[in-house]
Amino acid sequence: MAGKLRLGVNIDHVATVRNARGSAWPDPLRAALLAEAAGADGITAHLREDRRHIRDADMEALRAGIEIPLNFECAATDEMAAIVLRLKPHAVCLVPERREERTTEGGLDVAGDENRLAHYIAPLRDAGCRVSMFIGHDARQIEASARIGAAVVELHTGHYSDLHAEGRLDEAEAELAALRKGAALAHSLGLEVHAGHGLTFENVAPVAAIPEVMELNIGHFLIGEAIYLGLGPAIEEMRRRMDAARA
Ligand SMILES: CC(=O)[C@@H](O)[C@H](O)COP(=O)(O)O
Ligand SMILES: NCC(=O)COP(=O)(O)O
Repeated sequence: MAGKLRLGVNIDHVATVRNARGSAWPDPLRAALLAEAAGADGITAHLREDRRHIRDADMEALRAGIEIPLNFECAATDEMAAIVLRLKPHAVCLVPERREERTTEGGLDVAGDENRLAHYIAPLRDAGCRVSMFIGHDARQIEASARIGAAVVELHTGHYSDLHAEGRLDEAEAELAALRKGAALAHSLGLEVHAGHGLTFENVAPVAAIPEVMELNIGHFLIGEAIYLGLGPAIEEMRRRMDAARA
């Protein structure tokens, strides 16, 4: 079960820096190619409805320009489904979105929106995309994701990451225990288990050590570290910490 742990590098915030000035640089595709060269197993990018960072042209350039899998994150809407069906990325991860949010604040309420979400999964899966649901570790959400035919669940590690950053380590440990339980349940239901949001050098090891987790998607922290270390070395250090946790 505890096979090779893949690292998906999320490059959203390369586009955040670019859009701050409306320039053509830094280029998300160039960052993705650097990540690929540094050993990333995949590239994740989130085409938000408000296009605050990654834009449609970025997704098209990534789809055409990288060799490793592209994990296309988006809300479950007709607009996004049409774009995904046109580009046919390796994977699509359905995430909740609220315009006023600064970042993804929670997981999808799959249990409360099953029929609507199931409507999106079938055509994406039939187009050859691996469909993932970005959810919390709640058993209801995991069971509903399996019921509607998702291949993957990505467990939201944002609350764990926030607790860890605030030094609330007992609470972070309790959240970690819930993530472990959720990963085991998801695996028992035949779902591939991923995790992501807010992961850093300091907090990644316990999540990487969860044996059912096959992929971590990490972005904001790595793009920040790239300012000091360079993107390649930042990715290599994250990979080292992930592998050490898995050893
Ligand atoms: C779903 C998730 O946690 C991230 O992949 C997402 O992209 C976060 O949104 P921002 O990148 O806009 O912060
Ligand atoms: N799905 C999580 C992701 O892609 C990256 O999240 P973050 O590391 O930017 O918080």
